[in-house]
Amino acid sequence: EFVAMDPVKRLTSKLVLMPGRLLEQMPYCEEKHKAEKALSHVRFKYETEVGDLQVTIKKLKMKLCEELKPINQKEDVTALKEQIYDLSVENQKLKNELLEAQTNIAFLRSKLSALKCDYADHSLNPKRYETLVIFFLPRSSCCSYVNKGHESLALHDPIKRMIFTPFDVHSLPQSCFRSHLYSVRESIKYDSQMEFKHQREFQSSHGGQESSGGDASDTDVSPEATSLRAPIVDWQPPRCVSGGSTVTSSRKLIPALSSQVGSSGNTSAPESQKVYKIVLAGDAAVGKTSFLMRLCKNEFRGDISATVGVDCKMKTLIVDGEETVLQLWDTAGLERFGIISKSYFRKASGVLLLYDVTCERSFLNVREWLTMIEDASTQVVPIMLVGNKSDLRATAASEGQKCMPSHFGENLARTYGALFCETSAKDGSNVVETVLHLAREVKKRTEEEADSKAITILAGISSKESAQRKNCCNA
Ligand SMILES: Nc1nc2c(ncn2[C@@H]2O[C@H](COP(=O)(O)OP(=O)(O)OP(=O)(O)O)[C@@H](O)[C@H]2O)c(=O)[nH]1
Repeated sequence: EFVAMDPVKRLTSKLVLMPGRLLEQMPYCEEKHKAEKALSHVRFKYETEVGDLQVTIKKLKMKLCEELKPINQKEDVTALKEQIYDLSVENQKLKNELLEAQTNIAFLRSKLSALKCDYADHSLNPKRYETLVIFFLPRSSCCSYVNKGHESLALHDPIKRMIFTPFDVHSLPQSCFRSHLYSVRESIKYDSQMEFKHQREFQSSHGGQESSGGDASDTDVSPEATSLRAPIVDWQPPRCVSGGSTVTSSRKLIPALSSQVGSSGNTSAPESQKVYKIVLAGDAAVGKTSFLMRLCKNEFRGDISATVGVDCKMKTLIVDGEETVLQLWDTAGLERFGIISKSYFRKASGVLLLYDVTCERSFLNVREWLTMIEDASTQVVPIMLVGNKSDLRATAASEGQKCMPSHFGENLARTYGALFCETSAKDGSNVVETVLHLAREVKKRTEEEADSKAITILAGISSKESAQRKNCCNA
């Protein structure tokens, strides 16, 4: 019925019914309102409390974090310590490995330089030998090398021949020895004691005499007893070598030498003649080899190559009227402070320590060389500090290059109690004088040492004798 009514009627009837309904619903609404109020109050309270709790939780979290921090740090520190320990162990291990590798490298290097030296000897000596054989062929018809059908052996591999048949050398004619063919053989094994002994035996069997009247250039590698082969220079008053000659490849004698070489007719010297070992030291390219070449061959070459290993030459000089045999060892500057260089200072009678006056570095390194020589040698060794390449100073200075003035060298030498001299291997100035000065000092030192030893021995004997006499008296 209600549905069938038209909408206007329906609305009116609704409106008529409304107040009654409202009146019925009044208490319910109030209660609801109250409940809603209470609910919202509770909700507000709850929300506030939740908010407070959240703040407290946050605060607590922060506190916790702060308290946990040191614990974490401690853990970190221990972890880091462990890591550091592990790393240091590894580091030590690597260091040991590196040291081992470095030792191996040093060992291999020394082996390599020895091999290089051997190779250089082998490649040089056949040529030298061939020249010598050719030189002797027409002269000596009795040359056993040729006559015994060894031509091919002697010419193709003389070194091998000499090594494998060491006693064949006795069959060589005297002229060969006089002319230093013997020195080729010696140069192969000049370090060997046996070789030296054998050579001494040979010398004594040949009357202990050799002629040194030959060319000044024949002073190559040879052991101590070959002293007589070297040209002799007499040096009474010190004379200056004129700087006349420049680059020269021909064998020309310095005036100071030429007059004396002739006097080397007096070649007989007692077999027991002392040989003084002089070592040339200094940085690479300061002119050690050139110095030696000027001294022994009176030559200067501009295209000289770096020394490999070590080279040795003999030189006989007359110092204060006495024949003095010098064995001059040329070390490789590149091998600075290497094992090989050091070993040569061990039994040196004197040292020629060279630097280049036009190279500051070589001068600055002199101190290190001096320390090394001091460490390596068993006794106090006379040292001659040599400022070489003095001929270049003026040119180098004009080009703005820093050169070492003479007084620098003088002062340094004075500080270390060494002798000092400036030389030029190129023009030959002071080369002979320098060596003679050192030879003089070396001789003086050796004689003093021998005297002091003799005094000690005598003192020992006399004290023994007096003790014996005392015992005798007591008895
Ligand atoms: N102008 C001039 N040049 C020199 C002199 N001495 C050496 N030289 C040159 O310097 C260079 C090096 O000379 P070396 O004799 O090989 O030097 P070193 O000290 O033996 O060298 P290492 O064998 O490497 O130790 C060469 O080119 C020589 O020609 C000198 O007195 N004057």
